[in-house]
Order: sequence, then C-alpha cells, then structure tokens
Amino acid sequence: MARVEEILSRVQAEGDAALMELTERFDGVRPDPLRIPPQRLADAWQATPASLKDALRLAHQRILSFHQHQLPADLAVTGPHGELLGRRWRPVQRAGLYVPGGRASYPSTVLMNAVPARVAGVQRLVMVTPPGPGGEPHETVLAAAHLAGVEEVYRVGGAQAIGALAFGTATIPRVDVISGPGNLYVTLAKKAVYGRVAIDSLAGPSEVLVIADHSARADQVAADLLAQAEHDPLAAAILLTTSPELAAAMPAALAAQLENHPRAEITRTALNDWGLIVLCDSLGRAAQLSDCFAPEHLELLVEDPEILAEQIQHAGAIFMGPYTPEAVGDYLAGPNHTLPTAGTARFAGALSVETFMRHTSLIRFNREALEATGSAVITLAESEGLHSHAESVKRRLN
Ligand SMILES: NC(=O)c1ccc[n+]([C@@H]2O[C@H](COP(=O)([O-])OP(=O)(O)OC[C@H]3O[C@@H](n4cnc5c(N)ncnc54)[C@H](O)[C@@H]3O)[C@@H](O)[C@H]2O)c1
Ligand SMILES: N[C@H](CO)Cc1c[nH]c[nH+]1
Ligand SMILES: [Zn+2]
Repeated sequence: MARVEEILSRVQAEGDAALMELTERFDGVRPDPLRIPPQRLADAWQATPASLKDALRLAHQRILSFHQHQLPADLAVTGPHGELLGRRWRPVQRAGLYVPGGRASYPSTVLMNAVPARVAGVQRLVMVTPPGPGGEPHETVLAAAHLAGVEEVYRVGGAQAIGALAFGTATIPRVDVISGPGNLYVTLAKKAVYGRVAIDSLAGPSEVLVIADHSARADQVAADLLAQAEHDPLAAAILLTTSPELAAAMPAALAAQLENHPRAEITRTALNDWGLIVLCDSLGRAAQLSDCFAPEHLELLVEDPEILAEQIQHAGAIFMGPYTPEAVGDYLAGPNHTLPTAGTARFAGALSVETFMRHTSLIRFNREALEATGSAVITLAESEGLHSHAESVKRRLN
C-alpha cells in the first residue's frame, strides 16, 4: 500500500509525466502518446484470425444477453395518502475500464468490463491497459475493444492507470466508476481511490476453491486448480474433499500437468504459497470452511451440487457439476468473471450493469400526505433540536 500510495501521489501531482515515467519503470516502455489511435482498434479486429473472431463474437453475444437481464427497473410506489415514492436508475457518465496485461493478456476482460457498461448506457468508456514489451497492448485486447464498441484506449496499467482514472490528467479523463480486475497493485490502488470514484469491487489475484467428493476425477480437479494458480504467484487454489482417495491422488495429478507447463513458475509459486488440500469429514464441514474463505470461485464437484450450493453463504461465483469447469465462466458462460477476492465476497459480488448505474430517490408529497404526517416530522425534528426542519413543515401546514 505504501508503494501504491506513492505512485498515486505522483500521478496526482505530475499527471501524464508521471504516467510516462512510471510505465517506463514498471513496463519497460515509454507510452508516448498514451492514446491508441481508434483506427488501430479496427485494424486489430480486421487482422484477427477468423476462429478467434468467432470465439470472441460468441463470448460477446452470451455476455451481452446475460447482462441485458440485469438492467434494474425503476420503482414507483404510491404511499397511503397518494404520495409518490420512487427510485430511478441512471447510468454514470464516464466509466474507467481496467484490463490487466502484466503476466497474461485479457481480451475476455475487455468484454466483461465493456458489455455491462454499454448495457447500462454509459456515455464515455475509457479503457486502460498496460503496454506489452513491443509498446502496445496485446493485439486481441485491441480487437476485443473494437468488438465491444470501446474507442478510447490508453496504454497504461498498474496503480498509475488507476490514479489517472481517479484524478484525471491532461490526456486521460477523470471517471465516475473504475471497474475491472488486476494484480495486487491495481487492487490496492482501487481501494485507495474509492470515495473519489466508485469501484466495482476488490477483484485481485484469482482464487478457486473446489469442494469434491468421490465422484470427482483427480485430473479434472488438478486442471481446475492449476487454471487459477497460473494467473498470478499470489493466486490461491484450494481443494476440500471428503474422499481420501482423491486427496491422495492429487499430488501426482498436479505434478503430471505441471510438467512442461508453459507457466510452471508462476503456477508452482502460487501452489506452494496459497495451495491447500484439506480432507474433510463431511460436505457440510467443507461448506463451512469454504464460507470462512469466501472464495472468488467455488466449484462443487459433488454428486448433488445444487443441494450443497444451498448451504453456501459466501462465494463470488459457484460452478456446479462436472461439466462446469471454472474456465467457462472466465470466457463465455455469461455472468461476469470480474469477482471479489481476498474474502471480500462476504460483502461484494460480481461486476454487473448496476456497477455503472446509481439510483436516485424520488419523493412527491401532496397536501393530504403532509397534513397526515407533518406533526410527526415536527416532533422528530424537535427531538433532534433542529428548529428549521420543524419550521419548514409548520410553514406549509399553516
Ligand atoms: N478477480 C478477478 O475478477 C480477476 C479477473 C481476471 C484477472 N484477475 C487477476 O488480475 C491480475 C492480472 O495481473 P497482471 O500482473 O497480469 O496484470 P495487471 O495489469 O493487473 O498488472 C500489471 C501492472 O502492474 C504494475 N506492476 C508490476 N510490478 C510492479 C511493482 N513492482 N511495483 C509497482 N507496480 C507494478 C505494472 O504497472 C504493470 O503494468 C492477476 O492477479 C489475475 O489473477 C482477477
Ligand atoms: N479467472 C479470472 C478471474 O479470476 C478471469 C480470467 C480471464 N481469463 C482467464 N481467466
Ligand atoms: Zn481464469
């Protein structure tokens, strides 16, 4: 946090100059100019191989149709005296979309950020993402931005990008909401700027917790654990199982898939530091332990996952049954893959259309309503010692 605060202070004080200098230091590239020309996004889409275009279109379509169901409805309630009480939803004006890009590239996160923002009706989408070693973000990230209708992309990442979106610089506009996942620096920066801007959640290094019984296959459990461990050395991969045979088979199953693994170093570090296999005496006990951790992703590889899911209180997303590897949720199931981590699923949920909206209360009293309730308002105001509050009602009633 001390490092992040130093980065944020520099961005606030020095603006674009700090973005150049910090990106050069952390990403090895001076991003001058910061903005990716809009035509580059269209060109990247044109250059995308047909099979990848099809996969992106399928993901986009499924994510869009799921998020369209999330649009919240306005509320209009008539009180007992005919007074109007309501709640009205409106989009924020500007959204900052963080797309990670340090240890892997995340075109899927472009879609997971941009689709709900567009469904919400946000006017201006400002995407930030770190430049790769060649100086530009990954080609497919740019292509996905084009597909999702994002035109404004800046090649800056890390805490400095979050600072730019929160404070604004000469080039990057200050936004109302920052969404999107990232590593520890990004996540702590979002936490630090919260209050100046809204954020979706603390969606940091990935986590998976698998609850498995005797019906689960060791190789599939291993693949699912490795799939999150490979994101980041700080990723967590935990298995809670009631099957001694499965627990005993796991070390060999993991080792086999780690052989010649292209991301073996990151993955091994994550497993060593944040990996765990726990033998539980019942599925109920496993559910309790899972709730203590409140995982970002919870997989239920058990005979009756729906019954077990009912017992779970805290999880960012629950994946049920043998045909639901967590990876389907990462890419195209439909619900958002940007999810709270580090125990914050106790009080936060997935990025959604509401992330990019806020609601305003509406109240319209008529004379009858004020006459019926005014004396109670006066009594309450006087009990709080707030003279003019009471007066504002009295002057209408008299
Ligand atoms: N929770 C979720 O919903 C979710 C979804 C997708 C990805 N993720 C997570 O997102 C993260 C992506 O991380 P990443 O690193 O690949 O990309 P990233 O874009 O989050 O971070 C890269 C940036 O970190 C900064 N950085 C790196 N080292 C630094 C240092 N020593 N000091 C200051 N800044 C530094 C650099 O500016 C760099 O641009 C992973 O942790 C992954 O698990 C989470
Ligand atoms: N598992 C990540 C969320 O923790 C999301 C993701 C994107 N691409 C692959 N995985
Ligand atoms: Zn993933």
